[in-house]
Amino acid sequence: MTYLLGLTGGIASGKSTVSRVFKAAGFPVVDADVIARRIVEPGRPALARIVQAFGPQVLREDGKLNRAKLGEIVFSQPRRLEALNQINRPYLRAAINQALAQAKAGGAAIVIGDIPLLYEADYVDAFDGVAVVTVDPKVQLDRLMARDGLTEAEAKERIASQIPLAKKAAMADFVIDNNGRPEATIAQAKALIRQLQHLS
Ligand SMILES: CC(C)(COP(=O)(O)OP(=O)(O)OC[C@H]1O[C@@H](n2cnc3c(N)ncnc32)[C@H](O)[C@@H]1O)[C@@H](O)C(=O)NCCC(=O)NCCS
Ligand SMILES: Nc1ncnc2c1ncn2[C@@H]1O[C@H](COP(=O)(O)OP(=O)(O)OP(=O)(O)O)[C@@H](O)[C@H]1O
Repeated sequence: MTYLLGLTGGIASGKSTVSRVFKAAGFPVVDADVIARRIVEPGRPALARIVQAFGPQVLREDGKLNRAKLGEIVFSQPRRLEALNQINRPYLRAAINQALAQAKAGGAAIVIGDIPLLYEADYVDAFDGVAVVTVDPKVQLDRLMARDGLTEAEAKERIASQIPLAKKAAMADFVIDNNGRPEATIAQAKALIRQLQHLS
C-alpha cells in the first residue's frame, strides 16, 4: 500500500529542503510549482485565457508568460489573484491528480505531493495525511525577501495571500519546524519517513 503524503507550508517556509530528503530516499515527489509552470507554456489553453484576462503585458517578447509582471499584478490586488486562480485551478487540479495517480501506480511505499496551496485550493482529501513545514512569521519574511529580492511590502503581500502558517500547522497531521538549521529540518524529515514507513 502506498501512503500518499501531502507536503505543504507557506511561501519560503522550506518545503524544498523537505522534498529533497524524500527524493534522496527514493520516493517520488509530484511538485505543484513545476506543474503550474507547465500548464502555462506557450500554446496551452490556460496561457491564452490569462492573456485574455490580463492583456498582452503579461507576455514576454518570446511568447512566454512574464511571471514577474503577472506576480506584481496579482499579489498586490487580491481580486486579480482570485481571477488568476479561477483560470488556473481546474487545469492544475487535473494535471496534479494525473501526476499523483501515475506516481502511485509505480507502487512506492510513499508518494509525496508538494503543493504550496494544498489548504487554500482544498486538496486535503486527495491525501492520506498532510505534513506542514512551518517557520515563525519573521523568519519567513526575512527568508522570502532574501531569496526573491522582494521589498518588505512585496514580501508581506505574498505572505498575506496565503492562509497563515500557524493555522496550517494546526490543521496538519505532521509538522516540521524549519526555524533552525537545515540539518535539524533534514533530521525531522528523515524521522517522518520512518514514521510513514510503519503506516504504509
Ligand atoms: C503569479 C505567478 C506567475 C508568479 O510566478 P513566480 O515565478 O514569481 O512564483 P512561483 O510560481 O515560483 O511561486 C512561488 C510561490 O508563490 C506562492 N504562490 C504561487 N501562486 C500563488 C497563488 N495563486 N496564491 C498564493 N500564493 C501563491 C507559492 O507559495 C509558490 O511556492 C505564479 O506563481 C502563478 O502562476 N501562480 C498561479 C498558479 C498557482 O496557483 N501556483 C501554485 C501551485 S499550488
Ligand atoms: N533552515 C534554514 N536555514 C536557513 N535558510 C533556510 C532554511 N530553510 C530554507 N532556507 C532558505 O529560505 C528560502 C526559502 O526556502 P525554500 O525555497 O526551501 O522554501 P519553499 O517552501 O520551497 O518555498 P516556495 O514554496 O516559495 O517555493 C531559501 O532561500 C532557502 O535557502
